[in-house]
Amino acid sequence: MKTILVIHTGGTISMKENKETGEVNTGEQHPLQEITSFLSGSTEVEDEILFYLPSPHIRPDHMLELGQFIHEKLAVQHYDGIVVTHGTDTLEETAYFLDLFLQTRKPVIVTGAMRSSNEIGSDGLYNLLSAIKVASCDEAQDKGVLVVMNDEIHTSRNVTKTSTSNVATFQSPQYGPIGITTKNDVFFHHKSTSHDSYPIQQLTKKVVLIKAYAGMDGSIIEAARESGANGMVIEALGQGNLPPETVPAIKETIQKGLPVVLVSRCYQGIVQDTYSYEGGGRNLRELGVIFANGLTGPKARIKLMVALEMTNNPLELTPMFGY
Ligand SMILES: NC(=O)C[C@H](N)C(=O)O
Repeated sequence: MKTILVIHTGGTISMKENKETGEVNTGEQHPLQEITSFLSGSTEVEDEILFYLPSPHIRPDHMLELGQFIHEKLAVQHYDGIVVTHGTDTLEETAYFLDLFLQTRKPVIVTGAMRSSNEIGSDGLYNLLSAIKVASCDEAQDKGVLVVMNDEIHTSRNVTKTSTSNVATFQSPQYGPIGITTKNDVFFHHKSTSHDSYPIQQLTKKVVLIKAYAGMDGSIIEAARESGANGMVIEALGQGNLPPETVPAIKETIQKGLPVVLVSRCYQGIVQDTYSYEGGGRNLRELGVIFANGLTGPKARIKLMVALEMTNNPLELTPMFGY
């Protein structure tokens, strides 16, 4: 018998559509708490409602509270796996934070829904049952935190929400899913590679995320620095290049001790120190910008928030991001 703990945090999976007004919002109780009739005899499910929040309302302190809750539950009671139901808008950030924070080898699976529980074609119950199936699967151990949606299994590091409304929204543009679920089975076709985790006690650092655009100057970087940020992530152009007008602000930010982490706004590939023109990747690297290997902007921001709880020394931060 496998025992799975389901922890609800809110999101569309826990919402209902008001058939008169068409609006969707959280209700008095979670619509998917009674699912035992859908489970196989070899699985037992316990569930707890930790939050009842639309995920745009989820903050880093909620992510830390969820991580600590999972850690404590696993420490005091035997569970074969954990499932977290979550809104999809910030699901990828919470899943990646849990991946960085938790030390467990047990499966931790995050899932959600694109349609509320009483809408035609609702995907919530199906995704929840798939997530429970993966959490009960021995092969899901030692793979870090996974996201299960729409019959696909993704790593929390690579998955991102790609569509505002399609049930196939969660994709891993860099490397694809690492497995699939079917009506009765779970298949992993890839193995996870490296996995680093940081057992932090608090999550207090302010890290801003800036997306670069043609003609960008340094003003937004200066404003972010003066806003009291402890670090900055920039989604750069192409292979990791920025308009030259941003370079003085980046140089001053680094000189003032704020780490600047660079990712690309492209969906695939990694940032590289190829171009030596002003604002090119090589120029930025020489200024002390930290290159993040393959993370999206939101993921690099979560990682820098976690890393800054342990150090703000660029020499220690750089290897945490790949190179
Ligand atoms: N599908 C969803 O869950 C979207 C919703 N706005 C949320 O993130 O809470």
